[in-house]
Amino acid sequence: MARYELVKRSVALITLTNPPVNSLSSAVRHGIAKTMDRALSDPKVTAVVICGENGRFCGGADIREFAGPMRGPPLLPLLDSIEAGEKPVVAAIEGVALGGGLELALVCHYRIAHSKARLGLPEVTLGLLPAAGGTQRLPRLIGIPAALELITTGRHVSSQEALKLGIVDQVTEQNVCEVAVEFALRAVAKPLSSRRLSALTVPCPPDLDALLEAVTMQIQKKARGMMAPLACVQAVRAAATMPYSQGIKRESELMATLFNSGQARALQYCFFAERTAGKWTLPSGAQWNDTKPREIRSAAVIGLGTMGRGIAVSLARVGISVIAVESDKKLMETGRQMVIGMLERDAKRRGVSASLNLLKFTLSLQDLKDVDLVIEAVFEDMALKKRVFQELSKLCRPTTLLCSNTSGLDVDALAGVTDRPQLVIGMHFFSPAHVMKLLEVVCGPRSSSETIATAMSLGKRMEKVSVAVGNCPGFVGNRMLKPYSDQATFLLEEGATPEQIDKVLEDFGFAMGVFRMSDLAGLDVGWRVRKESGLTGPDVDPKNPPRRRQGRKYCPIPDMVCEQGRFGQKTGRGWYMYDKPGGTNAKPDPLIQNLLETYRSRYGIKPRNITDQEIIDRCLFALANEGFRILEDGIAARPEDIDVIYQFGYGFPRHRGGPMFYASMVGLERVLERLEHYHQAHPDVPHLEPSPLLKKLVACGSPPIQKWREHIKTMHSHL
Ligand SMILES: CC(C)(COP(=O)(O)OP(=O)(O)OC[C@H]1O[C@@H](n2cnc3c(N)ncnc32)[C@H](O)[C@@H]1OP(=O)(O)O)[C@@H](O)C(=O)NCCC(=O)NCCSC(=O)C[C@@H](O)CCCCCCCCCCCCC(=O)O
Repeated sequence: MARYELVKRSVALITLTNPPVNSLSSAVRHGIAKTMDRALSDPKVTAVVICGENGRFCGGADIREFAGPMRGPPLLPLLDSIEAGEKPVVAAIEGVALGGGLELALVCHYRIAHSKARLGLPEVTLGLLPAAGGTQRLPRLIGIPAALELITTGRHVSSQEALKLGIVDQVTEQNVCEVAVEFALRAVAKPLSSRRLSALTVPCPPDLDALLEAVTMQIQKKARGMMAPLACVQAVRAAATMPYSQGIKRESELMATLFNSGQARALQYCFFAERTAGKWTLPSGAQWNDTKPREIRSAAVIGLGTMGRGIAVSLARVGISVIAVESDKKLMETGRQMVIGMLERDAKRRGVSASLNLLKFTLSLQDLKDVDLVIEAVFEDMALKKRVFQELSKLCRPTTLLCSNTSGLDVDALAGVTDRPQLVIGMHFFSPAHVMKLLEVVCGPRSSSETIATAMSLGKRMEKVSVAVGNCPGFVGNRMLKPYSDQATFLLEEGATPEQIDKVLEDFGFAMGVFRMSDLAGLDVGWRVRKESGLTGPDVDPKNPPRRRQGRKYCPIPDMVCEQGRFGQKTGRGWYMYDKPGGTNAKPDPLIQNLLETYRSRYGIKPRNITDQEIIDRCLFALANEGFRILEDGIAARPEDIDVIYQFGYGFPRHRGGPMFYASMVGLERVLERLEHYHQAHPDVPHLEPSPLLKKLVACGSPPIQKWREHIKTMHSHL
């Protein structure tokens, strides 16, 4: 796990060999200890260079090891002993030096980085802190403010920035190992005392308390409820105020509080879930690693509304030429200006030039005949979408992939009107599409494996987290949203207010509560869907009992809000009031309070005091319950996929893992018991009836989330 070579007769070259990222597993730590001992005890060796195999220095501690008891040589004393050694050690950093990888580099006496390398201490993103001396050495090297920023955010820096900050001594475009060996030979005669970071004093700013206070406040705002960033601040405070020997103890104590926490477990689960989500398999056996995606050079986007504009930007900024189609000259001109503006702002932010030359705007579908792929983003209306797909089928060359950005309509019905159902797939972006990271790739029963591979790989190219899902109304994300938001509106009937429910959900960690999110998305969208499904509007049978539709409980409050022209932020009124149409500052509106009171008294509902716990349990367990049904139906391949969708598409707090992980942490027995309780109280709410899979898992002793798949016997897998 660590290879030893003698080069240039006197330099020991130690290469970490643990693909793919040379993480510091127990075997690697053992290898480092053994090879360092050999280098330090061999009189021929005058200097040491440490590098990593396959162009990657080191991705840090082996995160998988954190799930079990820690074995092998502990990292911290191993690193301390490298720094204390009497021969100069040079880190040759290629690819990445992250977490424990950077901590290893920090105990080396010199650091040489390749120009394309990235460095950072991302432990905070895993619910941890850099506990192999990182919180004590980095502040000594680059000062408190810069170290604090890097450690509390986990941000990676380029080697150029690392050079500016003083993290590395030299950046090279040449072979970094060769440069490091030459560097090491020159370092042989030089004293090492000033190169041992633990022995340095920390350059402490005079306003330390004010700085730490400001960072703490920033964290409380941005990373609400998260423990690790606050622990990082405390560790850096220790670096500033204590000698190394005490600071390092404080670092270990703080790590111990984080290491077994639910937040660390959730964040580490998220790390692996995100990587697993890209790995799809079809019932035919075709899968992500044996299906070659098509190369996409040109694409078309149909419809330049909010979604179409964001999709066009996402494509153009990764070098794909885009033809954007609108039906009306005025709409096309507005769309053109907005897309160009968005692309320019995006390019400025990234420090690159805007690829405006890749954009073409047209009113004619005829212009699309030669593109590799089309993404339809017209109004959410099945008849209209079918007309577009029929037309595309006639116009585009037979190999063109036809994709729909529908947020819930039947992708297979669209495939059915074309001459190439195997090349039809859903690509469900989230608004704003150039910002939101999630892409649901909706695989119809006839979508070919090559089509799926192409959509998934295009998503990756656009820097999206792509998840393959099956085809059913609402797919995964929006299908689950219904039971969740239904519970929120039922709670309004029973006595809660929008601001109370939102506060509870936001305190739980959601980026936005359900009502603020609906105001942002626009309340009219759901209203139109409900009218089309016969749930509200003139087509509703007057014989329907109030507050019941289609044999189940129905809450008409959202319809009543829309009937008043309150469509959310865009109209300046919705569940909240805003300063102006388009405003974002949500304030509770007495008119909504009034509406709720009138409604309750009309139906003889006596408002009751609703606890925060009831809000969390009803909203989140209804959400997870639908997730279990989705797993049973084979619409999502694994719970991890659902959790990734909820984190990246719906603002579910990452440090809670996602709805399915949250259910597993609460305990499936408790989730089942609560759902049974609430279903008994509301028998006309089918979403509260515990799903058969949940019952089965509880009956099997509530296995860990990674084992749930073994209990799902889906006869009709859609994936
Ligand atoms: C490195 C990357 C940037 C590469 O990205 P890329 O896109 O190229 O590739 P992938 O992300 O797809 O990764 C490929 C493959 O590799 C797996 N992987 C990546 N990194 C790791 C890793 N660090 N460990 C394990 N596996 C890893 C990845 O899962 C993929 O495999 P898969 O099968 O899933 O396809 C990118 O991968 C990346 O960003 N990696 C993570 C980098 C990171 O976060 N590093 C920090 C790790 S944490 C750390 O280093 C901690 C240190 O500070 C050491 C601390 C000392 C520990 C002491 C423990 C004390 C315990 C005290 C407890 C006391 C309490 C008690 O009493 O119980």
